[in-house]
Amino acid sequence: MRIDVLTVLPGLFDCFLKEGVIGKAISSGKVEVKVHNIRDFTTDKHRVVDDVPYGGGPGMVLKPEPIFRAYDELTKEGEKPYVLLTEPWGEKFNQEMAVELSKKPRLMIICGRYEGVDERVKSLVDREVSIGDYVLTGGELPAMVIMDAVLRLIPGVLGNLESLRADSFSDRGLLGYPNYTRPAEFRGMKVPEVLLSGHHKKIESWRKEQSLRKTLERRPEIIENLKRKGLLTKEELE
Ligand SMILES: N#Cc1ccccc1Cn1ccc2ccc(-c3cc(N)[nH]n3)cc21
Repeated sequence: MRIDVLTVLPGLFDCFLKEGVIGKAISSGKVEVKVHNIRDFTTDKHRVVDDVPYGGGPGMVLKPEPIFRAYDELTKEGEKPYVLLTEPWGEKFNQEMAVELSKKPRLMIICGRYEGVDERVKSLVDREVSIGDYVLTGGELPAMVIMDAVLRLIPGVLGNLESLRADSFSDRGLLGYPNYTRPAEFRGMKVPEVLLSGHHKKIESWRKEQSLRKTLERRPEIIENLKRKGLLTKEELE
């Protein structure tokens, strides 16, 4: 997968693209992520990317020209990207969308700043995406959240963990099961016996039950959604 990111603050992505699972996936060539400074697509000597809003009002708006120039330049060759625009009021990002986006060969993520992008930029956009009902200062953090959730799903990125997650609950949006590690007792709190039993079938069924129970308690709408889509097995429904 290739991802092109358009931003006026490219430096925000430096650590994200160097560290951890994402950094390894990029350095090993499993995925390609290119961050482009929208300012590099301006043509004036002051490299202006924003302007005051027509009709008045606070703040500035990202101009359309530099973004369109970047899009035209970056789409001259190769497959056309599926274009995302991060927005406070876009479609809510979730695991289902992450799975869908992970199957695209190429993404482009446009990161707004100030009061947002000129409305005409949305003629380039396939999906306006929000990571939550709160307003951040710009679209870069949402872009990193989306990339993190999507890239970890690319085959080979999670390495040997991947096979263990073949039937991963998280891919269906279910909440995770409790995790424990040594010691077996800590300040009077014991690890559940089943996890010490070495009985893999019992452990798997305990984890499945914990995940379903936690999801039903905290996010019942996820269970309803999976039921409606027929994505829960008979025993999971019991
Ligand atoms: N738009 C806007 C806006 C409007 C008013 C005040 C401040 C902003 C900041 N902003 C500019 C670009 C931009 C992109 C994405 C988010 C964003 C996403 C989620 N889920 N929360 N916030 C915010 C963004």
